[in-house]
Amino acid sequence: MLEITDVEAGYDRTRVLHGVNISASESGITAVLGHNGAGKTTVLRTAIGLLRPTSGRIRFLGEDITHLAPNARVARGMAYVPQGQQSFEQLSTLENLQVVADQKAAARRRMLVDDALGRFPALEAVLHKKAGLLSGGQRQQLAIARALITEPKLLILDEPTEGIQPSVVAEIERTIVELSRSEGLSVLLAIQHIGFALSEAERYFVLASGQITRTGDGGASAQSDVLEAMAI
Ligand SMILES: Nc1ncnc2c1ncn2[C@@H]1O[C@H](COP(=O)(O)OP(=O)(O)OP(=O)(O)O)[C@@H](O)[C@H]1O
Repeated sequence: MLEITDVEAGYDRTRVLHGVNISASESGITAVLGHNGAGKTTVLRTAIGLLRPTSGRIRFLGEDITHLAPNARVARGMAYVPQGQQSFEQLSTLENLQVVADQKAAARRRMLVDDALGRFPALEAVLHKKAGLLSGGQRQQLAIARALITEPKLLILDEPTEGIQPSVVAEIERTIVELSRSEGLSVLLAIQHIGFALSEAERYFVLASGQITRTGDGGASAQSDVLEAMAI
């Protein structure tokens, strides 16, 4: 579904990614693992088009999207939830969802908002609260719910459980697994929590200093390889 091939990318004169190859299939979870500063966010920003690679190719559903703007990638079925639980802080939870739904046909807006809320029942209790007043976990759930309203085929999540209290982490992880298993959504996930990544991901890629140093199928047996690659 997504193929990142020989990508070099960075910021100004600093090259961060060095010949990165990552692919995500049509469903299931693909995990991008690595320590702080390894380049995980840079990979995801390049995938959604917020950063342009200086060389290499990105294909989505067979189409070369290397030079497409982020909004054109979203229109083709990619959604990106950046690190940090961002939303419109002055708008309520419901308004945050409606703003995204307003981009869709009027007849479908209500259904899309209801479906997204159905994924995160905890948001029902804070529907009319300003997003800026929500907890970190609620804001993260809202950010993912907003992305779902765009009806993505590929959901790109950057550290969705970082800094969030453990009980909510479990809820978010459960929803990510459900989306990938029962809804057939492909999820590209940058994450430091390798336990979840390896138990649920179909495939993993370890990044270190902007290079893929290990890749393989997920599952408990991958753990020692990943730990070695990450030198933990
Ligand atoms: N806007 C920027 N301008 C310049 N350098 C940046 C910028 N953002 C990231 N970098 C650098 O790029 C490298 C990779 O950062 P990146 O955020 O992609 O890593 P990461 O694996 O996502 O780390 P973390 O887990 O801490 O989010 C780091 O050396 C970082 O300092």
